[in-house]
Amino acid sequence: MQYKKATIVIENISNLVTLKGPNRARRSDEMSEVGLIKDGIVAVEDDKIIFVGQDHLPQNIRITSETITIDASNKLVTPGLIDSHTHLVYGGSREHEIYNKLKGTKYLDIMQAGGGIYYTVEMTKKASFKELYKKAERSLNRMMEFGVTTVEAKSGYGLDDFETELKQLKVIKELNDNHPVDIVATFLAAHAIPERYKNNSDTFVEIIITEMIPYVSEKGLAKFCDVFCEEGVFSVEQSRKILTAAKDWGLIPKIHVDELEPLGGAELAAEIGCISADHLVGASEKGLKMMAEKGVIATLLPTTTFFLQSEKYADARKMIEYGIPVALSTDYNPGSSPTENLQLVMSFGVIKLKMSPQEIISSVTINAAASLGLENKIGSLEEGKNADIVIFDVPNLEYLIYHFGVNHTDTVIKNGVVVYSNNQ
Ligand SMILES: N=CN[C@@H](CCC(=O)O)C(=O)O
Ligand SMILES: [Zn+2]
Repeated sequence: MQYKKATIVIENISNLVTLKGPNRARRSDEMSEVGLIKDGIVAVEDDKIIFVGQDHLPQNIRITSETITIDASNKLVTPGLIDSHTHLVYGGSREHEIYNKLKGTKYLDIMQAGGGIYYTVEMTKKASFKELYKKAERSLNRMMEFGVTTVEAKSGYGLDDFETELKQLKVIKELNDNHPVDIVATFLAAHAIPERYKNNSDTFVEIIITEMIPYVSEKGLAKFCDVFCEEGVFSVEQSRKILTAAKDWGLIPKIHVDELEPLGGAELAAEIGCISADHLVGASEKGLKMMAEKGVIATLLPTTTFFLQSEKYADARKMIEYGIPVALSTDYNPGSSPTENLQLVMSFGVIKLKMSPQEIISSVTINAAASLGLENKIGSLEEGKNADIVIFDVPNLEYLIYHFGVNHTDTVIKNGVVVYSNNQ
């Protein structure tokens, strides 16, 4: 018999949510099938999962004096959570915009008046590499404490100042190298039209296509390319050009679409074959049907809708009914969702998007993994997958989402190492 030595064993797990199933985004009823095991047990060897089951380990798995054994009685265990849409790296903050909000000024109006994203661009330009690194590291630590083991992070606060865009991407790279949480980079120079291209935005689009994308791709600085496609920002036509060029350069397209107004962004996401379309509050019927057909993942960001004080939330129920795989994320950023708390987003998923707890855990694990092209490695607890595991100090999945606004994390294991524990 071939023996394996367990480095970590988590035993007596009251509720073990495995997400066992195909290594791809789950849709429709699949999102409710979470592979729940009562009295579960998980064994890890080095950085990989070697067993997931019930009650006992099989005979070929050995416990040694070096094995870390964790008792998870009355606890919930899930795959490491994945925050698949964040603007992790930026300078400054925008709490002063609260007063604009109180006066009822809208997000895009604040931006058109030179605030919003433009304000953060100025702050990010001024910040040194080290300042940006330290600030992002603090947020990443918070995310990890909320149970997040993989994060997507975008540039987008340099715009035409390519040096600043690159500074953000290099911070992401260095954090990925040094921090236990894995970070996947997205290039988002097309986040706003820079001041000096206000009257000739096509020129900026051309610069992105001919100068920036080739450089980012050649240097391997990003896996994805994203565009903020919205009325008054980048048009559908401009977004199509940018993302088509990105694809040609080997960057996988993602898109911010129909966040505030329906513009035909969901249709474009389907036409281009984006891996995900994000926001989608105003997405059209036709666009959603096209996304379902093409298998584009809908990344929904309910705390953004909440923070922007919009009445209307993305129609998650319709998306699930149409067979679109749904992911949920914080959209952590200084202007429209200043929170690192993915557990809070999960609660909003129930309260505002009317998703079930089972659909929600699918959306922040396997579906989020698929939206980052990482579904073969993470997103479920199965033999051979990376040992990214969270233990929550709650008796069941429903409780995690019901008792909202607090941190329920007990222990976070990343690549087989305990990186956070609440049991000092
Ligand atoms: N909508 C565009 N981008 C971000 C907000 C960025 C900002 O306001 O700084 C978002 O996804 O919500
Ligand atoms: Zn965003």
